[in-house]
Amino acid sequence: MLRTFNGCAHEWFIALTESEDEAKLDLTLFASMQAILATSRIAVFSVKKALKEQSAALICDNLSCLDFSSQDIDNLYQKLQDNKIHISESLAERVSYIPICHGESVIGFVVAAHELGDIASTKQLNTAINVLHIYANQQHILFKNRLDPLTELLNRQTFNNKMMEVITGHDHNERRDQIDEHCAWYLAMLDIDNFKKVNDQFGHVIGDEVLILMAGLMKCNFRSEDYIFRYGGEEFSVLFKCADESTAEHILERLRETIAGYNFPQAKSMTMSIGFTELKSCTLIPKLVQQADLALYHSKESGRNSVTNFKIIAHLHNIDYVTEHELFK
Ligand SMILES: Nc1nc2c(ncn2[C@@H]2O[C@H](COP(=O)(O)OP(=O)(O)OP(=O)(O)O)[C@@H](O)[C@H]2O)c(=O)[nH]1
Repeated sequence: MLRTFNGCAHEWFIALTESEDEAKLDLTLFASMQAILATSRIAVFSVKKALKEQSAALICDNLSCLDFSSQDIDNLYQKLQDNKIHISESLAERVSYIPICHGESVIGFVVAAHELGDIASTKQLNTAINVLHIYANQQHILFKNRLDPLTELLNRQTFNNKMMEVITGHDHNERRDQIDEHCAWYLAMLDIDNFKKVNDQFGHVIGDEVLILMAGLMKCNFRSEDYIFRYGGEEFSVLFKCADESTAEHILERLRETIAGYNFPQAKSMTMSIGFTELKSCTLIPKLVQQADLALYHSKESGRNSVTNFKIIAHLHNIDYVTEHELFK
C-alpha cells in the first residue's frame, strides 16, 4: 500500500541511512519517492558503480505503462546531466524527470507520472531532491564499504554475501539482459608467487605497488559483471560466469600469461598461481572455497605460475566432486 507523506522527510532520511545493503536502499528510495511525490507510478534509474556502468539502469519500476527502451534511458540520462528537473506534459498526465546527484555527478534519475489534476508541488519536488541526495550519499558509503582500500577490489567481507547471492540465484546486481541460463559460475582462488621476496628485497611500499598493479591487470581481464575480491594479503578470488570449464580455464590462463609477461617497475617479473572450481548450488560455501584452494595448492606444488581445475585433481585422486574427502593432508 502507498504510504502517505506527512510533509516531513525525516523518516525517509533515517530509513535510507539505516539501509545496510544496496537492495534495501533501492527499495527504500522507491517507497520514499512514491510517498513524497504522492504517486505510485515511479521508476528509478541509477548508475551502478559496482557494475562499472557508465549508463543508468532501471532499478525499481512501477511504470510499466511507460515503456523505456535502453536508447530512451540513455537519452534521458544525457539530458539530465544539466542537473535540472525536466517535465513533459500530455493531455492526460505530467511526467517529471528528477536527477539524482552525488557531488558534481548525476548518478541516476527518477521518473514520476501524475494525472494532470494531481501534479507534484514545488515543495514535494524539493523534498524529493533532498531525499535523493541522501540516497546518493548512502549508495556511495555502501560502495566504499565493500572495497579493499589498497587495491579497490571487493573486500573479504563482501565475499561470503556475494557467494551466497550467486549460489542461490539472488545476485541483485545481475541485469535482466545478462541472465544466461546456459552459463555457469566459477570460483577462482589466485595467489601471487614468492611475494614475500618482493617485500624482503624492495620493501612493503613496492610490495603494495605490485598488489595495486596486479589488481589492475585482473580488472582488465574480467568483465564488469564478474566479481574480483582481495581475499587477504596476496591472495585474490574471482567469481565469474562463462559458458563452460574450458572457457573458464582459457580466461584464467589469459590472466596468468598477462601477469607473467608484465614488466613490474621494481620487481620486474612476477607470476601467479591459480585454482578454480565450478559453483554447484548444492555445495556449501566453505566446501567450494576449499575446492578452489586445493586446486590452487596443486598449482603451487607443481611449480607455480599455472592454472588448475579442481575437477582434474579430483579425478586424478579419484574423489567425488562434492564429498568430504581432503586431498592434501
Ligand atoms: N606489501 C604488502 N605485503 C603483504 C600484504 N599482505 C600480505 N603481505 C605479505 O605477503 C607475503 C606472503 O608470503 P607467503 O605467504 O610466504 O607467500 P609467498 O612468498 O607469496 O610464497 P608462495 O605463496 O608460496 O609462492 C608476506 O610477506 C606478507 O607480509 C600487503 O598488504 N602489502
